[in-house]
Amino acid sequence: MKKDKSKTDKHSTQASGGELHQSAGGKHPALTTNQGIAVTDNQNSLKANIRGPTLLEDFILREKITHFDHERIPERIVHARGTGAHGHFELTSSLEKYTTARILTEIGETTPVFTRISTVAGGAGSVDTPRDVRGFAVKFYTKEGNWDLVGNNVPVFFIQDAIKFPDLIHAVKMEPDRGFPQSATAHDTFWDFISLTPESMHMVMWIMSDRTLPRSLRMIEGFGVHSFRLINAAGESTFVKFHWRPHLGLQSTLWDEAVKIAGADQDFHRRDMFEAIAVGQFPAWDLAVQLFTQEQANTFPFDHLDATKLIPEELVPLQVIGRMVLDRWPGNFFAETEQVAYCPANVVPGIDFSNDPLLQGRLFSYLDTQLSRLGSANFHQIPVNAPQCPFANHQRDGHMQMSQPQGRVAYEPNSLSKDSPRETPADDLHRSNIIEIGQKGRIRADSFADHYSQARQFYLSQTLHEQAHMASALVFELSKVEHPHIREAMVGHLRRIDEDLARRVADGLGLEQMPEAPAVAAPVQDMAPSPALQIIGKMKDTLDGRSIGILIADGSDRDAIKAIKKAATDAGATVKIVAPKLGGARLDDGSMRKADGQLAGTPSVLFDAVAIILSEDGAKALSADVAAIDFVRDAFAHLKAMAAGGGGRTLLNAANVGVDGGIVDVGALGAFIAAAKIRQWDREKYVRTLA
Ligand code: HEM
Repeated sequence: MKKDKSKTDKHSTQASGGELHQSAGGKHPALTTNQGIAVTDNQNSLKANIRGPTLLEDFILREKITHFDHERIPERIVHARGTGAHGHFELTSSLEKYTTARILTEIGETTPVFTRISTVAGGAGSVDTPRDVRGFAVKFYTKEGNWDLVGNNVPVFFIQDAIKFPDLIHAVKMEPDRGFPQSATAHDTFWDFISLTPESMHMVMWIMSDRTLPRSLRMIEGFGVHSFRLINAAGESTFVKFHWRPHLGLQSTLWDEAVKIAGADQDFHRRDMFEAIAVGQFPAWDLAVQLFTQEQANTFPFDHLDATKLIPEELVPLQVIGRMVLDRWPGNFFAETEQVAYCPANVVPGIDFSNDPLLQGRLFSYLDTQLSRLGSANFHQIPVNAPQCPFANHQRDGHMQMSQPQGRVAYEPNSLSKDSPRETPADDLHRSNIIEIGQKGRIRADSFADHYSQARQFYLSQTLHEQAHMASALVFELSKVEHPHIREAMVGHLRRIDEDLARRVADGLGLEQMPEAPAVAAPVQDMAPSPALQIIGKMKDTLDGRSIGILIADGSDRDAIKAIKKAATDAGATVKIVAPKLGGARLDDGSMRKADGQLAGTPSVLFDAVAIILSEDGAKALSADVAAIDFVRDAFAHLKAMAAGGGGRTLLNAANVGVDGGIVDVGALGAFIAAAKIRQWDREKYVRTLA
């Protein structure tokens, strides 16, 4: 072997076969097998001769390949693609009157958490930005054991009974004969199932809304969905719904923007979370509760045990009781984000279940699936899953057993051990003591029969822009459905929700006549609109967590770049410089300005607002570059604020981009920052034909 002259690493050598060998030394420890045997050559397998066959006795090769073969575990059957982070929860308001759970009563105590936010339909390697519900799962490592709040970013669900879950998921996932589409609802089997399942109509309104196109995982709400029970020291029970409210407010993308983001950055959401945590902009949410009694529930015009219904905030207001901050990215993605195992059945004393039949089925499903997903009944010993309080029992052995319990006794009761774990009967008081009577059967309550009233309420509560997006989303989705009878059945359902919506969708699909509305099992009620259900109304007037792109080229004005960058960062935004070459551009004063992104690979869909700072020559050169034309055209079409002056305006003209109040001069810093904080909704009617 000879020294590799081209490498500065003094431990590197190049062998006669041309391959690089890096030897241990300095801070580099010896590479070993999993048995601790030193590996002398990690580039070549053991061969019978210089060009001969590889020998079976090469245990180093076999161990390495065997481990590699098993690197992928089966991915989650749903929610396979997820992003997770560590953090903590701090209680700010005690629920002592309602519960004994210490995590909800000890003000100021911080509890470690691990939170995983996921898409539902796509595989682990799918893109971050399909139209899909986002899972919102939080594991609280409390002093009394793990509490998992396994929710979504939508407060209702498709089905009322867990027995329908496999059907729902088989319908939404890729079609089994053809293997597509991945992570999309726009196909026949999904809409076939939905059109035959009227209980899903409320959830359908949510997934057709911009809620399923989040701008960032830091800008979504989370919901525990089901009613749970809180149990106090006297054994009294109060119903509770859990809500997460993002500190950065709610924000979504537009559909055509999300489609382009999927191409520009498949990991858009994961990268955003990673980068935010890396620079100390920790994602944070308030935890809020809706508390209500059985007597109050009896007066609701819906059944709160039906997971297709929400409790409007106007009916039962939210109380903020604490906050969660995510401040640490996992040290290893697989060990934590992939192996974390949430289960709605993991509750601590003082929190109990309701009879919601969807929740009841979930209580079984998660542990069962995790046994095969994680390969062993001992998956609770994986650090991310292990409680951070003492735990002990008589369960033993099994695949991948990591603990070594001592002594003779692995049963209870026993008389042979002085320190074996025993029951704590007092904790039983922290569970609800409900008496259940009635006739057993495969039955569903009449109170679950109203499938349209809340769907209608949701639609009518939206702003006109959001309603238009929903109508367009339905047209898009149903236009991908091959079978006309499915499209017609769906429009029939929409007539029960809102006649105008149905007409818009029928028109968008080109239906010649309106299909009949289906018979209803319960009359559709007119419920008061709930503005809390909008997104636009919940956007925050802030640049915190938002990102601004500045497009420059040779000859750009250095002072203008500096001024915009300062104004944007002072306002809380992250700023990135985009230029035709990654090496940067030579500015008007002769200095070089490096770029953070190369123009063709850093389109404006990655930003919330853009500034175009170009010389006339620079603009002329870029006017012939489709990436630059798309940069400004997309920013305009996606209702983003733009700062442009001189050459910037020349590029806008070349791109045929109009002029409106959202396009300001580069010098008008205050106006640009104000415009950048919002979407230019007034522009929408000029740039998009909505259904
Ligand atoms: C309100 C309704 C539901 C919500 C909010 C919900 C939420 C979630 C979330 C957030 C995850 C991902 C957990 C993670 O990040 O690891 C998940 C996974 C899963 N859910 Fe649900 N889900 C619901 C309904 C159901 C139902 C009805 C079933 C079955 C009866 C079910 C079965 C599963 C399974 C099997 C997994 C994969 C778990 C794993 O492999 O770790 N879910 N769910």
